[in-house]
Amino acid sequence: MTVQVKVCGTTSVHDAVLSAEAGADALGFIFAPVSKRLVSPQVARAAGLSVGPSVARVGVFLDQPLDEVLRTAEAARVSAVQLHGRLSSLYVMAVAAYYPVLRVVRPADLATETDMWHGHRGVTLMLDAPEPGGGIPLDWDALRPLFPDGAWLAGGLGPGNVAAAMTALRPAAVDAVSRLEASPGVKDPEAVRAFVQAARLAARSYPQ
Ligand SMILES: O=C(O)c1ccccc1NCC(=O)[C@H](O)[C@H](O)COP(=O)(O)O
Repeated sequence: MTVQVKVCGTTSVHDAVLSAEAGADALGFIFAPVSKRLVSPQVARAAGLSVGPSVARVGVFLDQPLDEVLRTAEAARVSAVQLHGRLSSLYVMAVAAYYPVLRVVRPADLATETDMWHGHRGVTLMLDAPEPGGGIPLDWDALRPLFPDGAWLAGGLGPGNVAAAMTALRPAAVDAVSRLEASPGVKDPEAVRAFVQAARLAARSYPQ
């Protein structure tokens, strides 16, 4: 199985190229004003253009108005949208009418959201810690019975623990930010490379 690797919190063309050269499949651009990694749609668009169409560009939002999400996503020319927060299913479906959606869920909501989105092809679940971008790992063993096929995994992942997380849950993709940074919003090149390599290696042990 091909596992996707997403490097989140990209704030510059330089870091977009760095992550793409390290082998990332997707870059995350955070448009939530509360974030330390906030990026403008213009910079995100330039960064996306700098890596070419084979790398997915994911616009990340937290509890923002629907029109703001759609306008920002269009201005940044993202290829997918990641939705954090307490959102209605109607809201999520409205975004999914325009973009593939990564719907972010916390462990406490995993069972309900799995039932809700089962069979909706445009909506993929991403399990993340309650504080997005907080660098806190989840209890992977406790989540094993609930983790749905095809879901993505985030939450405190980095070069040193991504293999253990993948062995426990076999996610379809992994995503990280805090442990890949030299400072908030600035990538640590070695950590990004090591993260992508560790995820690729761990994916080889997935059952064929
Ligand atoms: O990272 C942020 O600052 C952020 C703020 C608001 C909404 C989402 C945010 N990040 C989204 C991500 O996709 C992170 O990669 C994910 O939460 C994992 O973060 P970390 O635990 O730091 O690896």
